[in-house]
Amino acid sequence: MGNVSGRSSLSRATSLRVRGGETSETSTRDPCISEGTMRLVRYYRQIILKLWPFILLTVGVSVWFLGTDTHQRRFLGLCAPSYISRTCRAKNNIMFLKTHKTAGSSILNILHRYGDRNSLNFALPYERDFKYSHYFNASLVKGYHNASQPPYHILCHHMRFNLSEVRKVMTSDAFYFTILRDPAAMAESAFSYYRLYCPTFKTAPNLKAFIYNTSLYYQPNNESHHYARNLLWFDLGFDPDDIFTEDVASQGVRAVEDVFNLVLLAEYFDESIILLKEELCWELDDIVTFKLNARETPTQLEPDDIERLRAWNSLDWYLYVYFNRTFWEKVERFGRVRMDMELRRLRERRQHLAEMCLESSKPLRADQIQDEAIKPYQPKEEKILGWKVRDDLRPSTKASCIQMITPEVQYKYLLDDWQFPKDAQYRAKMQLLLQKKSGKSPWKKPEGATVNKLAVPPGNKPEVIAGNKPELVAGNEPEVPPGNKPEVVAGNKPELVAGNEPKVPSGNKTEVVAGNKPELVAGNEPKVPPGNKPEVVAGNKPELVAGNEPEVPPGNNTEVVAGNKPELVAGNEPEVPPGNKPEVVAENKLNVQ
Ligand SMILES: Nc1ncnc2c1ncn2[C@@H]1O[C@H](COP(=O)(O)OS(=O)(=O)O)[C@@H](OP(=O)(O)O)[C@H]1O
Repeated sequence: MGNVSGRSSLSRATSLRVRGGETSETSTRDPCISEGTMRLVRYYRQIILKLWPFILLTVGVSVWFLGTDTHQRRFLGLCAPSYISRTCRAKNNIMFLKTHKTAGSSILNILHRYGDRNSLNFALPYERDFKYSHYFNASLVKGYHNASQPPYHILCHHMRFNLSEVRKVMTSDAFYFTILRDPAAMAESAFSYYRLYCPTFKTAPNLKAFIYNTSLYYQPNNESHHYARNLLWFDLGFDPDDIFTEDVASQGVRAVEDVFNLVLLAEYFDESIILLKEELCWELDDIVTFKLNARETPTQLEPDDIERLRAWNSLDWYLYVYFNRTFWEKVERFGRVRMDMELRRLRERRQHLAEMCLESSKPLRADQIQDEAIKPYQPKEEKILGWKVRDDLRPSTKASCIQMITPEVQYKYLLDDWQFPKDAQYRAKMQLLLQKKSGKSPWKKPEGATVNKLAVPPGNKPEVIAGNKPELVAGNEPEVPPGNKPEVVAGNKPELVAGNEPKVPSGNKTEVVAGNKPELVAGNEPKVPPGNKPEVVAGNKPELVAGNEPEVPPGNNTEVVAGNKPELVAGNEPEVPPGNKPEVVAENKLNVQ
């Protein structure tokens, strides 16, 4: 019989097998196939028929297994995490809002190193920050001309957040994250760090006096006032003097949640960076870091101080409580067991790197660090600790170790030199001039410290050779090269997070005093999960450190007038710590309403 349907004899036979049994198949057997072959086919068919439930099961389990992501597989403990090849792709487009006094310098070191190693293009400020405390503006990014140029990979230096402008320099799929800290601990840190730069803090005789009489010392119209109240809220682009209402606070929370993919917590730094690693699909070594920018002598707070500071910073406290909850929800989703395992790996790795890289297991005071390239910036009264690497390391190991301890300011200039080699030459010349004038020793790039130059960042042709020294004294860097001045238009009023500004009736700015606080405080503290969480706040002992003695008689807070600000003079140290420049021009004052 001819092949009426036009299909091949094999497919026809198959279709018959499906429909019927042995007989029909035999009757349609192709005469060209030998009896021996047919016996073999029958034999294997019988095996397949007997084994098919097992085969189906195996295929099903494999499909399910491959469909699960690495989280689940690790959580299920089917294999050790280090041996699992990751199915995700590393994210390279990153916006980090570096809030103040929240361990942001340690995060920045992670980002600097990652971007450096992968030759990513940073959206850098002309100087140390994006003219903080002004709102961020795209024109403040070095090399930015217009929105049609290729976006940057990483934007991470201090700024006051302004979403619409940030979007101009980042890709639409960029990963946004930020970090929060308990406002009580933050306030203690800010008080000592900004003591001499923030009039509110300066007029208070000491921290205790400030805590117990915040409204007496607080000067809402004075620049730098934001350091003294709701600093997180301010950095996120909101008005720190908003009156606390549930409505205002929850609108702020929603705005943050809409924009930021991840909100970290300084108190749970390790858990935070593990979540970050997961979200970014990075490796362990990308996120392992030493603690940077820590003070030598933090003041311990009493429980009552903590309560009062949280109440005073009620909007920040609301934010913190909310994102503390969502943080632990994320950890739960990540898996507690898995988190514990990752924490162990991270800490072991950090320990290993510390032993390999560091001269001492404890951070060092600045006077023990001679090399300006790795000495952390020292604000006037505060002592900031740093690290030194061992001398006996091979050059390549040493370079990696130095990257891990290079403070934010110096690393930023290394990156700048790489992205803008012409400016590096200019800066080097200026530096020589300044050095002659001031007699100061120049900042030398440490031996082995180098920016990795694996590829040319988009739009830049770096010619920086390893060992090429950008001789900058930290804190003494020259102004922006001529012709590169960013334009900040007078009266420029960027929005808060687009479309989500907390609404506060204008002129209705009353104070939230101790006792008048959001219902979050008593009995509603942020959740601390079971296990090994270092509790930040409770149980701290009272004590004010030496150095907090009154400088100004209590109540004498009239001598600090608006516009009375420290000046940056070439050749002198800046009066304001990194990321916090006092030179806010009168016409560019914040338009906070
Ligand atoms: N890894 C890690 N874990 C926990 N805490 C850490 C970490 N790294 C830095 N810190 C603490 O963060 C404070 C400094 O914050 P920043 O670096 O954001 O400060 S700055 O705004 O850039 O000046 C500073 O807090 P204080 O010492 O209380 O001032 C640091 O000790």
